[in-house]
Amino acid sequence: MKVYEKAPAKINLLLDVLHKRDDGYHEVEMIMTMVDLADRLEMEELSRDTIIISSQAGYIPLDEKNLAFQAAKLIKDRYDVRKGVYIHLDKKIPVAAGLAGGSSDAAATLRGLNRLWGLGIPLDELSRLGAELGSDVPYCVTGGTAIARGRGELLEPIGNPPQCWVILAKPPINVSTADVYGRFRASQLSEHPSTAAMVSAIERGSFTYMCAGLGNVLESVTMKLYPEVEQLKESMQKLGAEGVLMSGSGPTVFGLVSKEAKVARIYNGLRGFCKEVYVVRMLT
Ligand SMILES: C[C@](O)(CO)[C@H](O)COP(=O)(O)OP(=O)(O)OC[C@H]1O[C@@H](n2ccc(N)nc2=O)[C@H](O)[C@@H]1O
Ligand SMILES: Nc1ncnc2c1ncn2[C@@H]1O[C@H](COP(=O)(O)OP(=O)(O)OP(=O)(O)O)[C@@H](O)[C@H]1O
Repeated sequence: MKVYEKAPAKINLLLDVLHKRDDGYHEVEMIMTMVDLADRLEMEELSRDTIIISSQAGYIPLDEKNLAFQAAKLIKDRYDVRKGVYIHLDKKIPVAAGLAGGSSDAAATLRGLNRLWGLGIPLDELSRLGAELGSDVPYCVTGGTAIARGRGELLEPIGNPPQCWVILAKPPINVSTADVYGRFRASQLSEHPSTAAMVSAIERGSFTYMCAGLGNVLESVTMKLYPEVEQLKESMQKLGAEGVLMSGSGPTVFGLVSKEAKVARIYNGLRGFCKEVYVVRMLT
């Protein structure tokens, strides 16, 4: 038997860091939503008790370092499943981009194996299980648009943002999330983005206020390390994107655009100096 799952990319419309915790993680307040750029997972039951991962992408680990492998192992161990699984990852989301590609694969694996093995685990329990794999995994299990607190695992669903075009541009650099959080100093922040203002913009369906409310306190840390991320943001603004922000710890920058007529100009302008540019929609 086979099951298929989509693993969409996430963007952070807002990312605030409140303080560093005693366990080394940072207490965050984020607003996350998903876009229709997705990896596709195929999962096939094996009678032999083993986990095999394959992918057409040559640049991700296929062993126990792969988050889909870790998700399969976790669910097998926790629910005492003595069967194996072959998982094929058709990667579309750029890796180490700030788009939670690996986390979304892990979440899709949890959802898919729950179905494949008829385990009947409720979604909120799967989401809790996901927290053992990474801070973005609980959100990726449930998806939608949500406020994420704690280290990212405490989720409060909210309504969908007003529909628009999302242009994603990933510069050719690898950013370490741990390094960016490690360099973040809350004391150096002059202001925090307002979660309440962003929630209100989304509830009112206001594209203009949503663009005005975008904010990510990790931006300045990543931009100091990689000035090309700031240049990319400025280019996207100059080309006419109405709201522009770095996603997660970067380096992907996304631009929100309300009118289709503007999209081609921005895409073509960015493609002049950035190879990885995607035009997507928010998932509603
Ligand atoms: C930047 C974001 O992607 C925004 O959605 C997330 O906050 C990070 O999520 P993630 O990649 O799933 O993060 P994890 O794999 O759990 O953690 C990677 C590293 O980032 C740091 N980390 C992560 C989340 C958090 N709330 N505080 C942290 O300080 C820790 O050093 C951790 O060792
Ligand atoms: N299934 C997977 N897909 C992509 N990367 C994976 C996967 N499993 C493990 N990795 C490893 O995880 C690291 C981070 O990749 P990922 O694409 O998840 O980063 P990200 O988009 O920055 O995630 P986040 O936004 O959650 O921080 C890479 O070094 C990659 O080798």
